[in-house]
Amino acid sequence: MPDPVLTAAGLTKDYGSFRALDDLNLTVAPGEVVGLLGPNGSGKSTALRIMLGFLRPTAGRATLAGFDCWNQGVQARRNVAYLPGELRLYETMTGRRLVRFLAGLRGDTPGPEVDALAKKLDIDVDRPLTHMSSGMKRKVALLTVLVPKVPLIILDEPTNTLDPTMRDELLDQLAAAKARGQAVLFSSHVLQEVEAVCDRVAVLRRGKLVHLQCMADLRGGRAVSATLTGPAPAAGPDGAALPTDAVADGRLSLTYRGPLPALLDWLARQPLTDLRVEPQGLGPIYRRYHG
Ligand SMILES: Nc1ncnc2c1ncn2[C@@H]1O[C@H](COP(=O)(O)OP(=O)(O)OP(=O)(O)O)[C@@H](O)[C@H]1O
Repeated sequence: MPDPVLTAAGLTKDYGSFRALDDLNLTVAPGEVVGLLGPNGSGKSTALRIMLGFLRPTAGRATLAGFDCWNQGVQARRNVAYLPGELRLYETMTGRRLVRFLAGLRGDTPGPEVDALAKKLDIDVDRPLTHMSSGMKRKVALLTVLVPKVPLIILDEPTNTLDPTMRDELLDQLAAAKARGQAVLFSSHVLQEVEAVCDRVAVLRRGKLVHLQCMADLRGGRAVSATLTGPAPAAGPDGAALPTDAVADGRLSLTYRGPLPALLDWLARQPLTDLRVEPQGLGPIYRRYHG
């Protein structure tokens, strides 16, 4: 296993007497995409801002590429590109100048990938930012984090204000970053986008990490839900006894991980009036903590 790009160990942040982040332990490996999920106020931005060295943790430590995010903030930040939740851009610049300016701070000169990426994101990088809509500015900001080939990309709610086409394009770009070996950590409220690109998902609740889900463990599973007109058999599609909570009020709900023909064969023998079979997603897990 390669060393993690990012490590959070016992990360805790108090604002006065309020604990916004409570003992967060998390690593992100090179080439790994990790999602931070949680409702408003659950501590996602606080965690990301500590990892960027913008906030000092009350306790614990975050390291980025081996550098302490607070005590060695300058060295740590050389290894990360960051999209904040709330943008503050140099409005008088054009998109192209902004990308060049930010790359220059790292000692980089961006090449033709700026135009290639701008085309994919459908933005005119030669317009001043003041003339752009908020969605366009967001896309320019995305460009500034997707151009540098840094070890880690951190994005705070990156699909906010993007239209569905651009949301898909961004998810493709994050997958491309992963394929290049870059690590990605992003916060989101949208389960489907997290499911689509993440290798692991951390669920936060009131500042605490309450669940860490490896998405590969979910991907083989199917969520089955159906309405029954009679009793379901005691045994499920795999021959094992049905869990006691699989049938309630005439509704059948179960998760199945076996071969599809066995499931279809079993369902064909049940007294069904309707049926849904879909990939097992994060929904039930998320609702367990934030129902
Ligand atoms: N500077 C601050 N002073 C006091 N409390 C703060 C401060 N910043 C954040 N908080 C509080 O800390 C908690 C976590 O906030 P944070 O912004 O990390 O949540 P979040 O999960 O990113 O929320 P959202 O999804 O709304 O962006 C919230 O209760 C918030 O009110």
